[in-house]
Amino acid sequence: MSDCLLELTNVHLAFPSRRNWLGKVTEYVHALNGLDLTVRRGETLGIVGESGCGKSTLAKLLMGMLTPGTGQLDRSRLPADRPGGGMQMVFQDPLSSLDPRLPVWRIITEPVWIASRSSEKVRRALAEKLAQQVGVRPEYLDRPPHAFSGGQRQRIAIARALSAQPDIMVLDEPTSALDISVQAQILNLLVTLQRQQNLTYILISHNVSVVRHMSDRVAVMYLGQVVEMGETQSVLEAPAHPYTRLLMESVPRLDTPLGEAPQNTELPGNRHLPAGCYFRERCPWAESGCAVPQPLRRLTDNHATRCWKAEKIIAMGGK
Ligand SMILES: Nc1ncnc2c1ncn2[C@@H]1O[C@H](COP(=O)(O)OP(=O)(O)OP(=O)(O)O)[C@@H](O)[C@H]1O
Repeated sequence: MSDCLLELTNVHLAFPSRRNWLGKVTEYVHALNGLDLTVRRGETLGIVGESGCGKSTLAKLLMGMLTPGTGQLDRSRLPADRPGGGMQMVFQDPLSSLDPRLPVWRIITEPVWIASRSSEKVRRALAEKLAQQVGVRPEYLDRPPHAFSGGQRQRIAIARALSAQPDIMVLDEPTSALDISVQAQILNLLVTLQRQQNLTYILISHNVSVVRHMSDRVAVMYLGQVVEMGETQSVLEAPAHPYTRLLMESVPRLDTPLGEAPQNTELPGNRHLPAGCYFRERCPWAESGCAVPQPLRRLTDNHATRCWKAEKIIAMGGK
């Protein structure tokens, strides 16, 4: 795919969770279990799924903080010589991600300055330019991060990410720690920056309305796999996987976060993975054909799902 910027193929990643008295690992938490994902240049790809499905593990893997156990993470189309290898991350809680001892102008330019030999004056000028781009007043840049409001701090975190000139920004719940009134401002800023700088976003969020508003495509995760992926409209309005359907039905209003596991969709333990389709034991449409592992199947050019009954389910209107 020519516009594909990043690709994950059949990625597995497990954390040791128990050891015997000799220190040998006797049990693993299987966080990612055959994850397939493509990210296209210039898009916003939303990642949704309930707590524990592997979203943060995926983000850490993308940022190089974890390596796949097996499978492939192809970053070859990203610039390896830039700080962060062309990828930067914006975290949920801006305060804990910003060094409290530094003035903001130093924080903003941190990613590029470690390896740079330019003068402090040049560094300051860059900080002021980035601050202007994200709507932080340059005259406040000598202050530490705790002197700013939550929304301003998130702007600072975005400026810091931009300083490294990333191709991709991983946005991990970028507005969920903010007041409702500020959330829209930050989302609008992200949209503007994306248009201006041709950025690609991977947006991790519990909030369906944020994902719907921001994303071109959506990937739905369940037990460390992508179970449905496609254009936002198709996936959220006409979900083809039984899990996505239950997830959407459990959201009474579209601005409600997917906080609690919806009824009948509680994640089974990821220490002992189910055989066949991982959703089988909770699926209202399950039958004997679901006892074998389900590959991602293409429904249309822009919609794929891990369910062999998807066409039937769509035809039945999910009933
Ligand atoms: N360092 C670790 N050691 C052991 N288990 C881990 C570790 N990190 C994550 N896990 C486990 O891996 C699974 C996936 O966790 P992850 O944090 O990626 O989920 P998540 O979808 O981001 O959840 P949340 O929305 O609550 O942040 C969970 O069962 C979690 O307990």
